[in-house]
Amino acid sequence: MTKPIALTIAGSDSGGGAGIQADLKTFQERDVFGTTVITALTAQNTEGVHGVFPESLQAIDAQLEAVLTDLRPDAVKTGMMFSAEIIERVAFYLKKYHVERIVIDPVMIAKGGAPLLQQEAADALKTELLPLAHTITPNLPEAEVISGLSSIQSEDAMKEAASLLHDLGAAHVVVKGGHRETEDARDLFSDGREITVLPSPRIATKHTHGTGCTFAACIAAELAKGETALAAVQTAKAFITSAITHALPLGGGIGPTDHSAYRYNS
Ligand SMILES: Nc1ncnc2c1ncn2[C@@H]1O[C@H](COP(=O)(O)OP(=O)(O)OP(=O)(O)O)[C@@H](O)[C@H]1O
Ligand SMILES: Cc1ncc(COP(=O)(O)O)c(N)n1
Repeated sequence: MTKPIALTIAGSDSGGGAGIQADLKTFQERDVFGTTVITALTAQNTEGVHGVFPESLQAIDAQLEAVLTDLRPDAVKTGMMFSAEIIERVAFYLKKYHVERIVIDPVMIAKGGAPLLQQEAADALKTELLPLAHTITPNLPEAEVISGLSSIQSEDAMKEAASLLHDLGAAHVVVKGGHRETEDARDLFSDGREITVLPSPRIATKHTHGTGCTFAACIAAELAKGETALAAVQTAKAFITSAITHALPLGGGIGPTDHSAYRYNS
């Protein structure tokens, strides 16, 4: 017996709901073998980010070299990158080892408002990482920063953002609608030719810590198994909707979602 391998390159969330921890839980649930490259440690809980401690470039290089030369990933997910230097190292190794099926969650700001990407690193994300993307999964504020559109509120603006991100080099784009104030929580998927709506009801909960990480990790897991882009994002949408429906009111702030809910409820 063997298993597909999915690699996450992201920050560690000591609170367990987002980052590396959310990604590994999702990989396990989706039956792929998870490996990790940690870009930064965060001291974090449901109430907020208490500290951010980026890894040295030496530690990041060593982790990338170790996993990419032995446990070749069938798909990769990137999350919190923190700095332009880290983005450059990650892009260098992904190209050096001709890694395919890269899902980029362009994490910028945590739900509580703490910056997880230095402001000056947004350009590096756009020029170095985005062109490597099999799929990029921005939320609305991230889509605004990357596309340069000043305010993405309507579905038409989401479509325009998807098209701009595709032109910048991402093969597939999911513009996530989680941050809208609409009745449903639909996302838009674009392969550069067609737009597909990923529908879901908007669940009335504040416990959405790590939703973006979990969604992108699930896409990577499905791609690692050989699914098409559309099938991967549709499974990820069902997975995250179930995880949010059964979100866990743990801690005193924004609680995590339940990564095992999809298994128990589908
Ligand atoms: N209240 C909700 N009900 C249903 N789906 C939601 C809700 N909030 C977010 N989602 C869905 O969760 C997924 C992640 O979207 P979201 O906009 O929360 O990402 P994000 O802001 O990048 O998350 P994170 O801040 O964890 O990185 C999307 O599919 C989005 O539509
Ligand atoms: C290490 C890490 N990566 C990503 C997020 C984004 O998740 P959220 O926006 O739900 O706080 C986070 N909080 N921490």
